[in-house]
Amino acid sequence: MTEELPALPDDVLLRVEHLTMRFGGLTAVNDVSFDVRRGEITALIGPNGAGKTTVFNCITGFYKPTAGRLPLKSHEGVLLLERLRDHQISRKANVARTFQNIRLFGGMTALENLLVAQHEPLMKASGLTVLGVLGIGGFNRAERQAIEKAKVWLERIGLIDRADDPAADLPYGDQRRLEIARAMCTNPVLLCLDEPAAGLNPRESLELNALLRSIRDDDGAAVLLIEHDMSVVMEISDHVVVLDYGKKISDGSPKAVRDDPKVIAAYLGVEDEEVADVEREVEGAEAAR
Ligand SMILES: Nc1ncnc2c1ncn2[C@@H]1O[C@H](COP(=O)(O)OP(=O)(O)OP(=O)(O)O)[C@@H](O)[C@H]1O
Repeated sequence: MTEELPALPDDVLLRVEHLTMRFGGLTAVNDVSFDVRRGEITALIGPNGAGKTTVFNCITGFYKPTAGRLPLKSHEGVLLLERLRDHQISRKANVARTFQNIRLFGGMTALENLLVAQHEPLMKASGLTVLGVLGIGGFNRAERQAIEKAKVWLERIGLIDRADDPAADLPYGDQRRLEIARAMCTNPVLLCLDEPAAGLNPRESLELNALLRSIRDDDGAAVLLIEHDMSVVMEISDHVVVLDYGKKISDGSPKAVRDDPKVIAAYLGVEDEEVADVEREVEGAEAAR
């Protein structure tokens, strides 16, 4: 029996529906629901251990959720991510991700890193190597297109002059942007970034913000990011989801979330029963403004 796939509103790309993930007796994510919309940057924030990475790992197929559904509109139509194996999540569902630590191929050039990301269409065009070796079929054209696309991305991230340098020789901020460009070379509908601003200096942070905005505005991909740097979150997010102890405690615009007493209490490490006190303090401070 085939289950009917959920109809998602036009602007919703991914719906996280009642997501729960347990590790033995520990509930790392507890009945969390939120939407990731097209044309938006959604930030997932929360104190250490709140469950952010676990949500990411469920969306990107590293974990099978204990419960919940993850319908996503891929290039092929709506798919349930929790039903896919991790490699299908990038290929079929068109979800790309980066990690907290940079995972470029350090010995390969910047250009080669962007070509590796296009391995799949190149392999198809090669007729699984034989025709490719002979230069028959669409392989040469596909290869030219792949190089062209890689160059467009190197221009966009300001690294065209360093196309032939090994990725490991690039400054840290450039490596971060190259990693994002590599993810974008797979034509994702959803780009998931785990702490993209970690370790960046202020100039690199501005370059990252500009890149993420251009991905949102020019490529039509939705961006979902985990970020600890609140200045980045407030600056570039359209939508913020806050987790604390595995539960969603707030969901809205950056301003609404920043002023939410539950969020302030979570970051201050205040117990649940003290939230009302924080609420009164926030209201008092707002009235005094
Ligand atoms: N594979 C695992 N096995 C057991 N427990 C896990 C596993 N992964 C995460 N956890 C636990 O789940 C909880 C949530 O962890 P998670 O890494 O998702 O939080 P986080 O919000 O990403 O934290 P941080 O900001 O510190 O990265 C933590 O208590 C963590 O110890």
